[in-house]
Parts: sequence; structure tokens; C-alpha cells
Amino acid sequence: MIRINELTKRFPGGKGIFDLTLEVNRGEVFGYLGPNGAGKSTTIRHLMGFMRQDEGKAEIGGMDCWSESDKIQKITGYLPGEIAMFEGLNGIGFLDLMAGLHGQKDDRRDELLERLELDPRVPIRKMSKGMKQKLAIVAAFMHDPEILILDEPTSGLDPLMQRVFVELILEEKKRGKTIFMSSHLFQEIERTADRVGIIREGRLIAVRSVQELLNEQRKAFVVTLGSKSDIDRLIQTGLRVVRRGETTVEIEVQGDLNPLIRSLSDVDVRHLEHKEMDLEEVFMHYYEQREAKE
Ligand SMILES: Nc1ncnc2c1ncn2[C@@H]1O[C@H](COP(=O)(O)OP(=O)(O)OP(=O)(O)O)[C@@H](O)[C@H]1O
Repeated sequence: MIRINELTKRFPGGKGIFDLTLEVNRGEVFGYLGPNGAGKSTTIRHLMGFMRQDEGKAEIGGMDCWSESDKIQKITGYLPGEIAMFEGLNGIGFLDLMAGLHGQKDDRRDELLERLELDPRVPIRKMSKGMKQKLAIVAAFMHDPEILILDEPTSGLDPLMQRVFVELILEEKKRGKTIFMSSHLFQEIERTADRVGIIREGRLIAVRSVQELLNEQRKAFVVTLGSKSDIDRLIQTGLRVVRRGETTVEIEVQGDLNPLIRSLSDVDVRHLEHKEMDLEEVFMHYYEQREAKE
């Protein structure tokens, strides 16, 4: 459905995106993951036809993202990373404008406003960042597009609304929509995406299924123990200890959790905490793998 082939855009100072090749299948949710400045928005701007590549090609549904962007925009719901809105309008005015702009239906408008708990009568200049984000989500989804291209969709949403958003994505996925969604947090897309592409410094460093990524990922646990001898005992079991404190040890596990659980049953565990691996750590994992291969 989305096909990016050797796409390159060079900005001054060596920035940009370089030789990107990836495909997103019809009905797939694809997470596009990378730290700030990696090139996620630049890629998305090419998909939407807002920017012209130096080399390569991007297509959606067989249409060229640059020369046929008007057609693509009709079948696509787009959520920009940085939302510029007309401060003089209220939510209703903005949504009317967006519907009129593309000559599109807006059948789902009321349902979405209700789900996201957004009052569209509020003037945009009085809206918080989160409210503007909700309004932009309504604008992207209200015409029930076949393809959704979402640039950091949950930024500015509180945890409750992030959950509502995840449910919305899962429903759209069930309805067969193709979704391309960027983020700088793995946790944010692990619940919805089928596959993930990892981009860093403008280059795609890995494309994996979420399941593969979860299996490959090392999990970290911080264990608080009753005594120093418990700590010593736990360390002797051969687990991978990455940090040791007065009463705590941080243990890393890749794959099977059972050895950890067995070892813990022999000591006095006061507290056990699963530490989320952040994206940097996931990236480091890939860098290590890549460097080892080279
Ligand atoms: N029009 C432009 N002219 C020059 N440099 C640009 C332009 N657009 C983006 N860049 C640079 O290209 C790099 C990639 O930017 P991009 O916005 O695509 O990153 P991103 O992955 O979306 O990050 P963020 O999450 O911070 O938006 C950045 O270093 C940015 O400063």
C-alpha cells in the first residue's frame, strides 16, 4: 500500500533522509520509530507530497506521492507533527474548514468528538496543547479514510486519552485500515503496530515485527532484597547483574524469564519492578548487532 524506494532528501549540514526503502502492506499498522531529529517527519512530509525528494520514489496505492499528492490526500487522513491552526476559529469552524478543503465527508465527526471528550465550541486560541491534538485527530479520522498517516499522534495527550487513542487505532486496524504512525517511544506503538521501522540519523536501521522486537529486547528488573546476603546469593546464581546498590540489584534478562523467577524464589524479595527499556537502549542493541556484523 505504501512503498518507499531509495528515498533521499538532503538538507544542509548533512541532515535529511538517506536511501530509505520500506513497504507497508494494506491493513497493516506500521510504527515508525526514532529519536528527535531522526527524519520521521521528513519521511511523512514526502508521503503527503509536501516535500519533493532528491532521489528515489514514494508511492501510496500505486500513486506517486509527489505528482499525485492531491489524489493521495483524498484517501488519506493526516495528523501533522506540529499543528498549526487558525487561532481565530473555534473547533467547529476548523473542522468545517478541513472538511470543505478536501471536499470530504465528515460522518464520524460527532462520534470522535464524543470519544475524545472534546468540546468543539471552544475557540482554538483558548485550547490547550492536548485539546488541539484531539481536534487534529478528529480532523484526520472524521472522513473515515482508507490510510492514516500520523506523526507522533499521542504527543500532548494524557494517559487516559492515550488509551482511548490506542483503542481507536485497534478498531481502525480491525476495519482494514492501513496506518503509518511515527513515535519516539516504543511503548507507545508496541500495543498497536504489526511491524516497526527504526530510523536514526536519516537512515533506516531495522525493520522488525513487534513480536520479534519484544523477543529480542532485553528486559530489566530492579529487585529490592531483604539483606546483603540475599544480594550475594542472587548474584551467584549467574543472572546478568547490570547494577548493584545497597539493597537493590538490577538484572537484565533476554528471552526466558524462568531462571530469574526460580532464583528469586530462594531469596527474600521485598520489591520487584519491571524497568521499561527506553528507545536508546533498543537502539544500542541494534547498533551493537550492526557493528558486530561489520
Ligand atoms: N526543511 C528543512 N530544512 C533543513 N533541515 C531540515 C528541514 N526539515 C528537517 N530538517 C532537519 O532534518 C532532520 C530531521 O528532521 P525531522 O523533523 O524529519 O525529524 P523527526 O524524526 O520528525 O524528529 P522530531 O520528533 O523532532 O520531529 C533534523 O535535523 C531537522 O533539523
